[in-house]
Amino acid sequence: MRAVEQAAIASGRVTGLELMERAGRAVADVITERRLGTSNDTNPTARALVICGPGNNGGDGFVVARLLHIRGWQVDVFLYGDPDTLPPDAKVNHDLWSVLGPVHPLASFPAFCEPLAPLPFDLLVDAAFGIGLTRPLPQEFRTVFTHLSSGELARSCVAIDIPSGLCADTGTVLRPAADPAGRWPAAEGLACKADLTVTFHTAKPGHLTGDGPRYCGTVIVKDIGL
Ligand SMILES: NC(=O)C1=CN([C@@H]2O[C@H](COP(=O)(O)OP(=O)(O)OC[C@H]3O[C@@H](n4cnc5c(N)ncnc54)[C@H](OP(=O)(O)O)[C@@H]3O)[C@@H](O)[C@H]2O)[C@H](O)CC1
Ligand SMILES: [K+]
Repeated sequence: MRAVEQAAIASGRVTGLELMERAGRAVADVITERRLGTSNDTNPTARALVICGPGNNGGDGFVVARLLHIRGWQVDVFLYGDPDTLPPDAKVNHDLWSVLGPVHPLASFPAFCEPLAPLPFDLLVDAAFGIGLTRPLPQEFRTVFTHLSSGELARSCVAIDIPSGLCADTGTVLRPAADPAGRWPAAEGLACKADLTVTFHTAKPGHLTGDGPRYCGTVIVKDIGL
């Protein structure tokens, strides 16, 4: 996937930023088409929670946040990592989102959640990690994904590219050294359990093998012109 992306960028046919915009738009279009937000008289504004990571998967998340905001959603964005160390394309989209709303540090998530009624969000968008995950999720994400698994955070979840915590090559959940035998239950939030995964260009092995099917939910492959 990286080779395909780099070749397309190297050819000058497309830039990384354009690919990121297309990816984010593809995700936002799926959300709109499947009406994943319930805008009705009791809930006039659909609410989305976007969790961004430190890489380009997070960059996709900032694009989705901006597009959902423009489409009338109420969007809350959290970032794990320092905005100033985001890759260039992700930083551009971080800055574009920041004109529309705040970027909360993920560490502030528990305090943010405290006063909220149960099920405050229609949708959680998992933009933490994509194909660049190299080790088990940090604790901050496990807190979010544990709440998600217990159904007390959002009505549904869309993962961008691959559910975070899952290796895109093998479909296995990356488990901390403390749990080599994989005894910790899914509820430990070791990976994001999504209802829908939107991936780009082609499905990855991790969508189809190992824990993939259990964590990805429905997998939708979108063409981003690669
Ligand atoms: N032009 C493009 O490349 C496009 C990419 N798309 C999207 O981008 C992601 C792949 O982006 P990438 O930045 O390569 O990877 P991730 O976003 O998955 O994250 C990598 C960063 O995360 C750090 N990392 C990895 N594992 C952990 C962890 N367990 N805890 C903390 N941090 C972690 C990693 O740091 P390192 O220390 O490992 O270097 C990186 O900083 C792809 O999935 C798409 O969503 C667009 O969609 C299309 C264009
Ligand atoms: K993801």
